Amino acid sequence: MKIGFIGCGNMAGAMIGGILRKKLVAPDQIIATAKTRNSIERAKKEYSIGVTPDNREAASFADVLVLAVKPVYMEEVLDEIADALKPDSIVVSLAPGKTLDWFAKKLGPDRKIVRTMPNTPALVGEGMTAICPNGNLSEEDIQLVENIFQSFGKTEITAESMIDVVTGISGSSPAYVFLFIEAMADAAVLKGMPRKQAYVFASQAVLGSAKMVLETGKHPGELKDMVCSPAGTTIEAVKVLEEKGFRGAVMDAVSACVDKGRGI
Ligand SMILES: NC(=O)C1=CN([C@@H]2O[C@H](COP(=O)(O)OP(=O)(O)OC[C@H]3O[C@@H](n4cnc5c(N)ncnc54)[C@H](O)[C@@H]3O)[C@@H](O)[C@H]2O)C=CC1
Ligand SMILES: O=C(O)[C@@H]1CCC=N1
Repeated sequence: MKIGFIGCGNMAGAMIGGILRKKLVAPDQIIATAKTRNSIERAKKEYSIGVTPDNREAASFADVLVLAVKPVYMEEVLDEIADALKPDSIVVSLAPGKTLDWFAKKLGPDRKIVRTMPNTPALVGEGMTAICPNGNLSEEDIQLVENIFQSFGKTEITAESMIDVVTGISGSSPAYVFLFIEAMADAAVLKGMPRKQAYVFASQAVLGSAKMVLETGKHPGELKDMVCSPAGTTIEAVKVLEEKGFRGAVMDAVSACVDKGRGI
């Protein structure tokens, strides 16, 4: 299987790193396109994959072609590559806002198209991806796409109507979590802890808490209650977070993200 990436930025880089880490395919089975001489050299050096400035070359190489450019560039990319695609290849989009119908109009009604919403933890094998195939993919095609995304994390097949919600809680949420980790570490630094150590404590606590939700199957509220001793330290912090509208702020933030995705 040959995998192509149009664009080799943050998300493609995380996916390529994850695929190679898992050895799903050899580096020479992957090609990515980059615009500038610097980014071409950087991608070659970092991943030892094929890198070219020519999007049509990647399109004619790939059995699965991942469109890893921002939505605003999608139309010009499709205009450029449409007649260079392999006849039976699968086109995978990472872009919010661009619907399966929109792609079918650009690439024809028979093209195999998959909308996805991955996230950057793919880089460390802990990605989460929503996969939304159109009706032209066989079960085997869908399995192939799942295999790619499962090489660097978990996947869920979702309805297209849910994909913007996935962006809100998964595609974009690593940014909110990094903000949370940074803020906790800032507080620890304020209280005298060296910054490097503060990142270890804050990040490991987030990692472990997420694992508890996934592995125990317990309600997050129950897990929170297990940490809050009566008249203890934790409930003091929880009270401050509630007073400052932490949950409402998170809900508003996720909603704003979903709405933005729907409006692109
Ligand atoms: N960064 C993230 O956490 C996530 C990003 N996405 C989606 O993935 C897509 C890519 O996002 P990022 O990697 O973050 O963006 P990015 O800006 O880091 O990378 C995009 C790359 O595409 C290149 N590019 C632009 N026009 C091009 C063209 N015509 N031909 C070839 N290359 C071109 C740019 O030079 C850049 O290197 C977007 O649609 C984004 O919404 C989805 C989930 C998570
Ligand atoms: O910010 C963005 O538009 C992309 C989509 C999901 C994460 N990053």
